[in-house]
Amino acid sequence: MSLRRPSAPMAPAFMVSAPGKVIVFGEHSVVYGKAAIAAAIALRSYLHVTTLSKSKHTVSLRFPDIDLTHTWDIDNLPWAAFHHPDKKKSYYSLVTELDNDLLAALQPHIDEVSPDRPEEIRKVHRSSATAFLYLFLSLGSPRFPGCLYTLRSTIPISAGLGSSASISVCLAASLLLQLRTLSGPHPDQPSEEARIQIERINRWAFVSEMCIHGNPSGVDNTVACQGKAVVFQRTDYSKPPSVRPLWDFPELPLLLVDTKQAKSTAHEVAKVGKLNKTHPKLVGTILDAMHNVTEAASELIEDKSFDPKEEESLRKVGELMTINHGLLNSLGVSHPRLERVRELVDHEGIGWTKLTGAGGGGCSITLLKPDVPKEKLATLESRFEAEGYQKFGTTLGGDGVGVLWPAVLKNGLDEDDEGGMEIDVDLFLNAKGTEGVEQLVGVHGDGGEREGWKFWRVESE
Ligand SMILES: Nc1ncnc2c1ncn2[C@@H]1O[C@H](COP(=O)(O)OP(=O)(O)O)[C@@H](O)[C@H]1O
Ligand SMILES: C[C@@](O)(CCOP(=O)(O)O)CC(=O)O
Repeated sequence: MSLRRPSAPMAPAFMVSAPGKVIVFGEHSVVYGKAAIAAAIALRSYLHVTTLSKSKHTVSLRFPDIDLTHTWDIDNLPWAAFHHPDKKKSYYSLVTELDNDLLAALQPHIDEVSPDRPEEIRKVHRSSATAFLYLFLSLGSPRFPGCLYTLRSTIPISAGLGSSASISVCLAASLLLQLRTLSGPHPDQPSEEARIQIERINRWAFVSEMCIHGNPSGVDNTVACQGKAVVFQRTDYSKPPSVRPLWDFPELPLLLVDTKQAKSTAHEVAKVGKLNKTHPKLVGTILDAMHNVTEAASELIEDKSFDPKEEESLRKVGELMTINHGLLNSLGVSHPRLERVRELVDHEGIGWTKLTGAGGGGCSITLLKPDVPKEKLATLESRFEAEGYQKFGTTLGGDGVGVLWPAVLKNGLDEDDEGGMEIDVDLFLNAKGTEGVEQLVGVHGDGGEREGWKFWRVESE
């Protein structure tokens, strides 16, 4: 048994944050060991952690985005099952499958969550609660201090932008920080040491992803952890994936459109799984073709002659996006609302569109041609609005997991003279909408990075 003592009672409140992502090439095929290219986006989740006084030995979740509030008594949780010598994991373990006995031990504690809510809401609550408890019991101990975990995200949920991976990274990072198993982040940290910390968080974020959607490839949590853009491939699930950062990922002119048609990643992934079982040869060929598309795209993007401002360069990448979308459509994961986006963009002739993420609804990305006439873009945008789509402006390739320890920020207010503004739970909960969250605690202030937030940086070659 570890002699490590849990953090002192009343340790300061702190925050962690992780980005969402877009998959530019290779969703679904990545689940079958093929390569994918994904990039972090500026939309992020923020988790605030408060340690309670010694007298309160409870752990509470407050996840207002999904309207979930729940408290468990730490002493009543199934520690014996998770700490059985055959089951006990360490903070650096590589867990690639969920344990059915442990899931069964959790079940009564999951069943007590939101008993009076409709089934579709309970399903969402159960996923998030299972992810949290599985990590809490795997990593923690009955001596863990009472805590309150408050989470808010600016990423639309179930829209294909990796909301689940982003919250998974926040949960894993916060627990590992509380256990003092991570060093840094600090500005002078050697790149290799930073990489180890990120890898540690990523392993447990993957476990949380398994709780939320069953059979994840790990690409979403990897990008949410390390940020920037990567070529990701996992050929052997018992080993860590191969992750190649794309340091010079170009500033592609992308239009991100949310169909507002919610989907379930678990459902779409299972649908492809079923098709693959029924038509293994055909689906195998499609998955191989998707791999070739990703490879061709990474070669193009990494080529020295690639210029994101030049039509010829963009056209080649755009054509690959069109092919990738066609292949995804043939697997049955598009949706009429996604096809409508394509129709509208193609009608104006201003770019190349594909679905991003699991499909079945969710978001699409359009690579815009250079010098698109303003009027054409305006016509398109008003059509989107009229038909209930939401357009996002976002930048690709931002920072990965970040830490604000303690939860104090300089906000250009009087408090800055006394060291900054303390972010307490009420302040965080009362921030208005996603803009309010960004204004209050966002990792980016008006211009660039905000003082206080720190990141593990695995810098360029
Ligand atoms: N802000 C949030 N608060 C609580 N749980 C969340 C939040 N965002 C995502 N989740 C969890 O992740 C699930 C969505 O995951 P998924 O279907 O993979 O969609 P996405 O494409 O957005 O990752 C939700 O059902 C919920 O369990
Ligand atoms: C379909 C898939 O490739 C991406 C899913 O992304 P999202 O959950 O829709 O953001 C699944 C996975 O990689 O785990």
